[in-house]
Amino acid sequence: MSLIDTTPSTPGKFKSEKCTPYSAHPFYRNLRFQSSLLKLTVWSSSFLGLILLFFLISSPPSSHHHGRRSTEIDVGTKWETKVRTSAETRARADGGKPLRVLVTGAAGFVGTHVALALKLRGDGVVGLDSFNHYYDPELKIARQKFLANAGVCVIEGDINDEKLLKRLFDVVHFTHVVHLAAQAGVRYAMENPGSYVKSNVAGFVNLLEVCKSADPQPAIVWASSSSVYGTNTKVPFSEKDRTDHPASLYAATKKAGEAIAHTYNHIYGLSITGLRFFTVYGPWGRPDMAYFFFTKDILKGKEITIYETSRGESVARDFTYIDDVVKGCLAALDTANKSTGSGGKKRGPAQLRIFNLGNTKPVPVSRLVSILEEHLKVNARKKVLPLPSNGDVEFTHANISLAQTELGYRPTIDLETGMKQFVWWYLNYYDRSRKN
Ligand SMILES: O=C(O)[C@H]1O[C@H](OP(=O)(O)OP(=O)(O)OC[C@H]2O[C@@H](n3ccc(=O)[nH]c3=O)[C@H](O)[C@@H]2O)[C@H](O)[C@@H](O)[C@H]1O
Repeated sequence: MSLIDTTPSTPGKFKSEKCTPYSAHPFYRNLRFQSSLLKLTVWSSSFLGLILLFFLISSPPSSHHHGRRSTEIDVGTKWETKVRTSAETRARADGGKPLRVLVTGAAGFVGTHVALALKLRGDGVVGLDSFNHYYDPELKIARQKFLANAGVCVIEGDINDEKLLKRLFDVVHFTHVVHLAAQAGVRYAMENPGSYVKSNVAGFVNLLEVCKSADPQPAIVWASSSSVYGTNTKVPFSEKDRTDHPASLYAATKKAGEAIAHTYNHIYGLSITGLRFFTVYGPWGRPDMAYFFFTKDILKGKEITIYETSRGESVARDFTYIDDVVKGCLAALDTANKSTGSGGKKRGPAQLRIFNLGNTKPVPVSRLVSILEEHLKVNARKKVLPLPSNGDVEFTHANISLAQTELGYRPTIDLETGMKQFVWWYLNYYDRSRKN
């Protein structure tokens, strides 16, 4: 069912054999027909008998559960073995109790880093990713291979696929879910609004439905976004601020996700932590993000566009390095309380949290470009344009005091250092891809 599975899903084409001339004669045709009929009767009776015998032997009476195959019959299948092996835990060096985590969006940028960090410290990790074509799927496949080398299996599948999710929960009793699968990107929402509703709203609800019925219910940590602050002008953005005026459909679907999380926490006792990421960047990053395609275009000598505000200033972002965000994600997992429900019913109040994961040092996009020029040793061809009405906001700036207190979150990487790491990775990755 996945990239891992190499069996073709469509049958091959067969050439039909040509008839010999004598067999076309009516006499021979009649003779052949009678003897074929006899053979057919004998063969079909034996065949039916065999099928009946096979069913009698292979179907134990209680092997079906809610229309799904139970785990007993699936044990030993190649797929299940892969999932189970990936979910195996080791003693953690930090002495913590190893978790069994389902990471959705595991072949994505943040997902890859989080899955790897969990696996390296001893947690059991299973990845899930749809490998969609929003950006170069080759990069996602490369991340999948990278994770496979570390012992993390990334299953290809959609978060909207309820049957698949249930099967995963049947095979592994996940203690936690890190939900990072999403339709990302602010500007693309104007091109393909439906994909945001499908992934960020319908997909999230589907995942929560499965989590709510799982036994035990997992604790959930998921990716919200700095974009929920929308057109806020009060800085830095605090979790206490209003988030009811999103500037893009992307932001609106992330805000909807926060409301949906509240509902599932309230009704079903799911422990849910939302993390508002602030423009996360770094090695293995997303090609649709400005720092990534600026790098590509600068190297090609192609002109890049820098947006400026109505006051003539460059737009600014609280760029946050991936390693800092990963630490925040792991801390959110480690401090998450257990969900309180079981059998789809709430048994008591459960934890519901939301944290900003930013860097608290906004940098103008014009400065980002200068940093890239320094690291790439190439001058960019720049054009400055007023910020179009495309869902982008003028600036972001995180107040991280809540994450500092509750999660011990302390970002340490500035944009110069982080971009150096990114450029190093970018040059190596694309140089190697070219050679291959
Ligand atoms: O924090 C988030 O929650 C989001 O972060 C990211 O969104 P953004 O902060 O908008 O990042 P990104 O597109 O890299 O644009 C960066 C800056 O470059 C400016 N920008 C962009 C394009 C361009 O041609 N010129 C330009 O100046 C642009 O105006 C902006 O000021 C994620 O993509 C998103 O999925 C979500 O996670």
